[in-house]
Amino acid sequence: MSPDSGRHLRDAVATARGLTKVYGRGEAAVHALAGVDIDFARGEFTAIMGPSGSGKSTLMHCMAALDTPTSGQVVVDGVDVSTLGDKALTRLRRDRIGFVFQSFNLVPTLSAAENITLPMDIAGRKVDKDWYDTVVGILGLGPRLSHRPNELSGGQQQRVASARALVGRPAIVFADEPTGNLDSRSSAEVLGFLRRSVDEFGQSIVMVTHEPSAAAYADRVVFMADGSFVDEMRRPTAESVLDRMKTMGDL
Ligand SMILES: Nc1ncnc2c1ncn2[C@@H]1O[C@H](COP(=O)(O)OP(=O)(O)OP(=O)(O)O)[C@@H](O)[C@H]1O
Repeated sequence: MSPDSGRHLRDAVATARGLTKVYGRGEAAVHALAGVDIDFARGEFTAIMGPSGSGKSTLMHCMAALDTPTSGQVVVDGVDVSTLGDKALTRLRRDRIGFVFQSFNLVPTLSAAENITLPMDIAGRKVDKDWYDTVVGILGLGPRLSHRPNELSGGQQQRVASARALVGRPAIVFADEPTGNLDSRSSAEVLGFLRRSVDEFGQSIVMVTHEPSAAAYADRVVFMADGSFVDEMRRPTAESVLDRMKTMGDL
């Protein structure tokens, strides 16, 4: 546990306790998560880093209720995820969690505007027009709203995906390598937006990344190795993260 986990515990937006995930059985069993205890603070931007296969995506998918842990507890926005049935899980994912994926995951037949409001439209929730305009404005998507994804650059598509994640005002946004397919300029735009959403609107964000320059946008970087949470760093810089990764044998 981290020294300041007491503070996190009080205002944590998501927590894991004793989280394990085992794939396969017997000799072929892979312990992707080997008992993780972690808190993600509300209103904070956290990056998850670690060597390939260390369990980053598995942790995020279990916390985001996209995957079921083998054992342990996940609480998101005060809700114990393991107690929920399928319908309640769908509602939790839809209403309280925003997602940004490496591959954008936009619906190709819908315009940018329709993609942004799709989760809320499906949920029958009213879109807050002022907030929608704010998000679209910050992301510079105004002139592109009628375009389909194949008429947009990768960076623009990821900005649409970011707007979709934020427009429903979720309790937490989980981003899985959101800049993995982007050039450095588009990466900076998307990461700058995520940062701004934390600073100006109190959004909570957890992002898996391999890139020290991306992790440097976060308030806190947590490091995983072999399915466990092994270290953390506050106020990271690209250099300090790179130095830490070198000691983990990631390069
Ligand atoms: N569906 C699955 N079936 C079997 N093993 C899996 C499955 N998904 C993940 N694993 C294994 O679990 C471990 C953790 O995988 P995970 O994808 O969480 O790591 P990661 O840190 O996100 O890796 P990367 O940085 O390469 O994306 C790895 O050993 C992986 O091979």
